[in-house]
Parts: sequence; C-alpha cells; structure tokens
Amino acid sequence: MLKIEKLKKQFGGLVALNGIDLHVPPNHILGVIGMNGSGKTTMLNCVNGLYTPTEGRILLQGRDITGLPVEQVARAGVGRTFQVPRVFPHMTLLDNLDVSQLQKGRSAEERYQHSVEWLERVELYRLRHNMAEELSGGQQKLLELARIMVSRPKVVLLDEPFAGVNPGLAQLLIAIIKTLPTEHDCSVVLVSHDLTSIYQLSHHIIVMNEGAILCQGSADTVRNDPAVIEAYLGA
Ligand SMILES: Nc1ncnc2c1ncn2[C@@H]1O[C@H](COP(=O)(O)OP(=O)(O)OP(=O)(O)O)[C@@H](O)[C@H]1O
Repeated sequence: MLKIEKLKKQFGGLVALNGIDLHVPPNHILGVIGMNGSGKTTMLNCVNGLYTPTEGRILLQGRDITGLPVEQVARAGVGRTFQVPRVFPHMTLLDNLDVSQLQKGRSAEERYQHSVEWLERVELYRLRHNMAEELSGGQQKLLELARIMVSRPKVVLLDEPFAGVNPGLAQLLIAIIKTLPTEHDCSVVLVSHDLTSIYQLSHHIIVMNEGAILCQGSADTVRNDPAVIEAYLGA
C-alpha cells in the first residue's frame, strides 16, 4: 500500500531522516515510536507532501508520489492529522466535513450522509451545528479524524492523536483507530509517545532514533530489544 525507499531529509547540515525503508501493507496499522527529534513527524511530512525529500521515493499503491504537493497527495488517497488538530474553527462541524468532500464529486445529499455517519462515529453528532472552535482539543482531534475519513483515504497518517486528549476521548479514539483497517479499508501510520496504545493497536512497530530505524517488529520484539530499552524506553 505505502512504500518508502531510502528516504532522506536534510535541513541544511541536519540530517532528520537518514535513509528510511518501510512497507505498510494494506489494512495494517504501523506504529511509529522514538525519542523527541528522531524524525517521526518529518517522515509524515515527507509522505503527505509538506516536505520534499532530499533523497528517496514514496510509493502509494505502486504510484510514485514523491515530492507531489499536499493537495495532490491527499487526492491520491493519503489523509493526515496533526499534533495540533487542523480544523476550520469558524465553520460548523457539518460544514467542516462537507468541505472535505467537495473534490469528491458527491451530491450534497451524499456528502451530508457521509458527514452524519462520521459525526455519529466520533460521537459529535449532537454538536453538528456548533462551530469547531467551541470543541475541546480532544473533540477537535476527533473532528479532524472524521474530516480525513469522509474522503475515504487509502492511507491515514496520525500524528500524536492521543496527546492532550482526556482518557475517555482517548479510549474512543483507540476504538475508532482499531476499526479503520477492517471497516474503512485503509492502512494507518500511527505516530505516538503513548506506548500502551501503540502496543495495543499496531500490527508492526518501528522505533526511530536519529533519523533511522533502530528496531522493528511486533510489540513483544520492540519491548524486549536491548537497543530500544537503552535508547528509548530507559530503565
Ligand atoms: N522545518 C524544519 N526545519 C529545520 N529543522 C527541522 C524542521 N522540521 C524538523 N526539523 C528537525 O528535524 C529533526 C526531527 O524532527 P521531527 O519533528 O521529525 O522529530 P519527531 O520525532 O517528530 O519529534 P517529536 O517526538 O518531538 O515530535 C529535529 O532535529 C528537528 O529539529
């Protein structure tokens, strides 16, 4: 589904990504963990077109999307959420979801149906006529996820979805993320410092360190890897 080949990103003399190779199969959740500054967000930024890689290739279902602008990457089927959620604050929840579908060639009725389906899914339907700015930070994260999902992406990049989210909403987010591959036919790249959620949700985990993959495998593999314990998980 998503393939990353020898991905490198430099900012002047700083090597943020130093040759990442990665394969995310269809309907899989890839968990990404690593120290602050290890390159996790930079990798997502390269995949969704915010950054142009210095070297390497990014393939979506075999199609080379390296260096395409953000809108084209989104149209190709890559959805992305941010550490600080990006919603349209002065629009209602319904309108936030509606505008995300305008490129899809759906009728107003179809768009409305999709919006309602996702607002119910993220338990925000009762607030559908409220402005997005009235939501809590955690609710905005749920709205942002709904906004991504109404356009039926093939790959969803989630950057710190649980950060700053209260435990109740975090549980709801976890439950929804779990269903994305099975019920919504997409793959997920999940960047998080929340190891419990990463272990719970991920089919495969990579641990990043200084722009490279330090270790990868199942939750058990990662948990017990001596290099990971030393570099990341600590004592
Ligand atoms: N636009 C930029 N310009 C210059 N340096 C950058 C830029 N974006 C990221 N970096 C640098 O690249 C390195 C990797 O940063 P990145 O944000 O990808 O790490 P991260 O693993 O996501 O960290 P965190 O867990 O703190 O979010 C850091 O040294 C960071 O300062």
